[in-house]
Amino acid sequence: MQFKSLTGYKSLATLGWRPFFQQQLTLEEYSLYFPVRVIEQHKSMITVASDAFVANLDLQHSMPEMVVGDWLLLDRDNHFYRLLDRSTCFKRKAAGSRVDWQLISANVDTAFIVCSLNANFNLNRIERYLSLVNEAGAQPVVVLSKSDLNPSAQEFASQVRRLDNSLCVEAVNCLDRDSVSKLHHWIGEGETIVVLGSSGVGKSTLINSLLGTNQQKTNSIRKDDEKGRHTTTRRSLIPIPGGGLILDTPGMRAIQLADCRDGILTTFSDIEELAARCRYRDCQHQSEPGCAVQKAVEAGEIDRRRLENYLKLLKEEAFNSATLSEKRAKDKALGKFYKRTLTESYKQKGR
Ligand SMILES: Nc1nc2c(ncn2[C@@H]2O[C@H](COP(=O)(O)OP(=O)(O)OP(=O)(O)O)[C@@H](O)[C@H]2O)c(=O)[nH]1
Ligand SMILES: [Zn+2]
Repeated sequence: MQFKSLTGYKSLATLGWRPFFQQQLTLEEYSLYFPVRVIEQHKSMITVASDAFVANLDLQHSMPEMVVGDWLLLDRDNHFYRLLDRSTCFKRKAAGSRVDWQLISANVDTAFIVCSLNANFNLNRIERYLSLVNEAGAQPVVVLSKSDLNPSAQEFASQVRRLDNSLCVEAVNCLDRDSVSKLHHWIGEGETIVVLGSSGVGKSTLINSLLGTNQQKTNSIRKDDEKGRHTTTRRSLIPIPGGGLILDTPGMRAIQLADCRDGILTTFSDIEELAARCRYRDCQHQSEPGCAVQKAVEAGEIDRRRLENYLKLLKEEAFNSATLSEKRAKDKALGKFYKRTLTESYKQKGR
């Protein structure tokens, strides 16, 4: 382990430590080990922070998979002891890899779903992001950006609120720090937030406004101790002045829908409740007799657009997940094949 510097975190609480994690420690662990949080991730090491130091920890095969945002325990010699359970977890389908799932981040409290108030405003896309955030278990807040460019910003905000009465929605001008300050309501001390949304909606601009003048840039420049050269990697867990932390990794920006069924069902709980009243248990809510969902659409209680998006997201999710299970089955079969070939070749060699 290499120590890098003292941290700017005043206490573990400012780094996101809370009862959920504390409760996982036995009395013995409490006295013998101390918690650190993963703030950066590299190929063969992670950077961890406590209230007293920031350090690099080399990854070993014996360690579980860890990701930015994770909490783990170290012993007095700064050796890895164990990973703590996650309160929330974002993951994605790994492209072209043997491993199906890639963890993207852990222990995120709130996700700002950014959608711009221009021609790109799209309720379907908001529902898609809501499904991802609900699946991860984080609290969603819809941030409608570029409010300065749209005189009907509040009207659009109302449209989003109609998706779900309990949804938090704010219209902001990401370029204006005063406007962005209304989001501080969701960024209390130690709260970990992520910023999601399509390209160009204003995520970087929003992050910079939350952090103050180009703080992100300043933070990103650090010395690579190991190789003795300077690199400019973006820090993944960045403290926000006034409290809270932004978790920003490239992976968060390319997140897609797979194995997300529960998240979709939570996002569309209104449709789910109605579906329980359909005549047929396997009702597809198309043109079946006695469909309570179609009835609600005809009565104007549910938007047809919303129903169609719900069905589309479920279909897409089922397709992605099926591909995953097929891949898993194939991997298993391939493993068996290798084993059999190996056994046969041993036999032939007379071993
Ligand atoms: N007028 C106005 N312009 C904005 C606002 N937010 C972002 N912009 C502008 O929109 C453009 C894109 O903003 P970015 O912050 O780079 O968008 P992004 O979501 O980070 O984009 P990617 O990095 O591609 O994912 C920039 O030119 C910003 O200055 C806003 O609230 N109002
Ligand atoms: Zn139905």
